[in-house]
Amino acid sequence: MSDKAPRYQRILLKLSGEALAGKNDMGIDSGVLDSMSLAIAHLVGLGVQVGIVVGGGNLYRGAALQKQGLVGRVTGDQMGMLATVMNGLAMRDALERRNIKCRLMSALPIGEVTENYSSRNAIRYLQNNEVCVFVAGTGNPFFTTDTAACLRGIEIEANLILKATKVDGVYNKDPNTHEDAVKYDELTFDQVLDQKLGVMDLTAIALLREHNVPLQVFDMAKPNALLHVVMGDSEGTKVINH
Ligand SMILES: Nc1ncnc2c1ncn2[C@@H]1O[C@H](COP(=O)(O)OP(=O)(O)O)[C@@H](O)[C@H]1O
Ligand SMILES: O=c1ccn([C@@H]2O[C@H](COP(=O)(O)OP(=O)(O)O)[C@@H](O)[C@H]2O)c(=O)[nH]1
Repeated sequence: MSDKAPRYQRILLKLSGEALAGKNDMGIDSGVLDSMSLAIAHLVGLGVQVGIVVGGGNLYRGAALQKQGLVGRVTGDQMGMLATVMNGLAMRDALERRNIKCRLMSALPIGEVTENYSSRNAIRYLQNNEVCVFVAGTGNPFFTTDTAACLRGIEIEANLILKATKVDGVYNKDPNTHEDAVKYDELTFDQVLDQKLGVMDLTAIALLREHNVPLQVFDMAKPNALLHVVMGDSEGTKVINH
C-alpha cells in the first residue's frame, strides 16, 4: 500500500458475535480477537477514528432463547444485549493489550463495568484517538446490533458504516443457499429495501437511507479487507443513496 491517506476519517465498524467465535460454534476465539485488534490498531495508527459495535450472537440471541422455551422474548433480548457486553469487554482488553486507548460504552447502565453511552462523550473520545466500543445494542428489545451500529454511526457522525461479515458482499440472493447468486460491487439502499436483500436488517438500512450514510459490506476473514475499505480501495459491496 502506498502512502496515500485514508478515505474515511471516522468509521463505525460492526463486528458480529459469530465473527468473534471464529471456527467455533460459540464463545470467543482468542485468535480472532487478536487479528481483529491488530487490524483496528493499524487503522488507529493511520489516524482513523474508530467506533465499534459488537454483536452477541456467539453467546445468546433473544429470538432463539424464546424459541427454545427458555425465557420470553424481552428477557431473551436482554440476555442477548448482556452477551454483547461480554464480547465488548474482551474486545476492549484485546485493544488495550496493543496499547490502544479504548472506551467501553453501554446503552444499558452497568455500574463500574462500562460507562454509560453518550454521543457527546463518544465524539470527544474519538477526537482524542480513543477507540469506542459500543455495547448493549440500542438498549431496547426487538432490535439488532446491526440497527445499533447504524444508529451509533449516525450519532457519532461516522463517514462510513462497515459491516464485517461471513460473506464478501451483497448478492442478488443469499449466496449461502444459492450457488448462482451474483455479487454487487455497488447498489442503492432503495434496491436493498425493494429486493429485501438480507445482508442487514431492513430497519438498519432504512436508517442509513434516511440519514444518507454509506455502508460497506465485506468479508471479515479476508486479510487486509478492513484496511482496503478504509483506504477507499475496491472491496466487498458499497451501498449508497443514489
Ligand atoms: N442478498 C444477500 N447478500 C449477501 N448475504 C445475504 C443475502 N441474503 C442473506 N444473506 C446472508 O446474510 C448473512 C449475513 O448477515 P447476518 O447473519 O446478519 O450477519 P452477521 O451475523 O455477520 O451480522 C450472510 O451470511 C448471508 O448468508
Ligand atoms: O438493540 C438490540 C441489540 C441486540 N439485542 C439482542 O442481542 C442479541 C445479539 O445481537 P445480534 O443478534 O444483533 O448479534 P450478532 O448477530 O451481530 O452477533 C439479539 O439477538 C437480541 O436478542 C436487542 O435486544 N436489542
